[in-house]
Amino acid sequence: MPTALPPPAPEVRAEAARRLDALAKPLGALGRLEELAAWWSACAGRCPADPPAAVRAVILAGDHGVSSDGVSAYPREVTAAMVRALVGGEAGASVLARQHGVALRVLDLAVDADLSDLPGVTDHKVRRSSGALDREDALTAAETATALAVGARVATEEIAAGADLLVVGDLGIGNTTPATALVAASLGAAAEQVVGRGTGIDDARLAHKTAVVERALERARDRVADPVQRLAALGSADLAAGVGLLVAAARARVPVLLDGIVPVAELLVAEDLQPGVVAWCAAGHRSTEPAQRLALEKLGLEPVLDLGLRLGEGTGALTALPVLRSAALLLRDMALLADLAP
Ligand SMILES: Cc1cc2ncn([C@H]3O[C@H](COP(=O)(O)O)[C@@H](O)[C@H]3O)c2cc1C
Ligand SMILES: O=C(O)c1cccnc1
Repeated sequence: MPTALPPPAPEVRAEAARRLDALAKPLGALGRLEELAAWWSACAGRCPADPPAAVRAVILAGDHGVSSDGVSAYPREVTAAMVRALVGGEAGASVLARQHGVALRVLDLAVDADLSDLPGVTDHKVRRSSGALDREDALTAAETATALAVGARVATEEIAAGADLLVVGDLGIGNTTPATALVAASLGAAAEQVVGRGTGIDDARLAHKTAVVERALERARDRVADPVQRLAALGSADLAAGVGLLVAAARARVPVLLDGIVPVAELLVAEDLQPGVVAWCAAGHRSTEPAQRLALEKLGLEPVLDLGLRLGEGTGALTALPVLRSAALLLRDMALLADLAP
């Protein structure tokens, strides 16, 4: 087990807590904004810190073998169509990224279509569609290593481009199945405790999806203790890239605002691979997926928003971004109570 990463500057966090107590307001009156402001300040290493300005979102796209098997309410072809919508500025995440001045980058890790000519998509295809995890491993060991390395490289590139905060989002029909399997394997939970309705499946599909996750967990049972083998058996190229991205961001001391079930599943694996990553992450929102709720609880993360979102693409994180910016601004710009004119 590698040694844990250093957390965001504890002395800055303590200074932020003291400043928050001294602001022109009753003690604790900014509620959760106070914790967020202190976290952001500690990550930035300064108190007070400027709010996140150079925010960059990376959407990891891929198809999944399980999507031909009735685990989603939508067909596999939607993935490629949504990649086009994302880079065309018309997807949910594109609208929010534009609203909040966030640079959006779409990466093709395993989409089952040729997108190499599509402007705005970075082609890092590891394979066309990851394996159907109830019958076969999602990835070979070599593919897992490649996807992890792609994620790490992309984090490094985004940080070199000036990112002071990263958002990681997901796109790929069927991706809540591997994400849920990873959460179950990481937490030792049963499939029926964690499987959710994803894009909105009915009861019959929910029972089928639960059976798929059960079979996958059974098939991989002897290998899931190791986080890399867990990813190979139960994950996907896009999920493995997300894990690599989260570890690299935390190692570079750049914080990440998390989204729904997919990035939170990635964080569970990332934390097993490199303890201490979680301290560099904030949870943007609580999704309706039971696996995401359970994972956030286990990770000790309290989400900023709880709006019943279940879209992915980074939309929950992007919706939470203005709240984080407000928290940082309040810490920086409010008067101190002691300085007010009597
Ligand atoms: C039009 C559309 C846009 C989306 N954007 C994100 N997702 C999200 O839903 C899918 C995962 O849910 P499941 O596992 O149930 O398939 C992924 O594509 C995810 O990114 C979308 C899904 C659809 C249909
Ligand atoms: O909760 C999520 O993050 C989610 C739910 C459905 C589809 N995609 C993502």
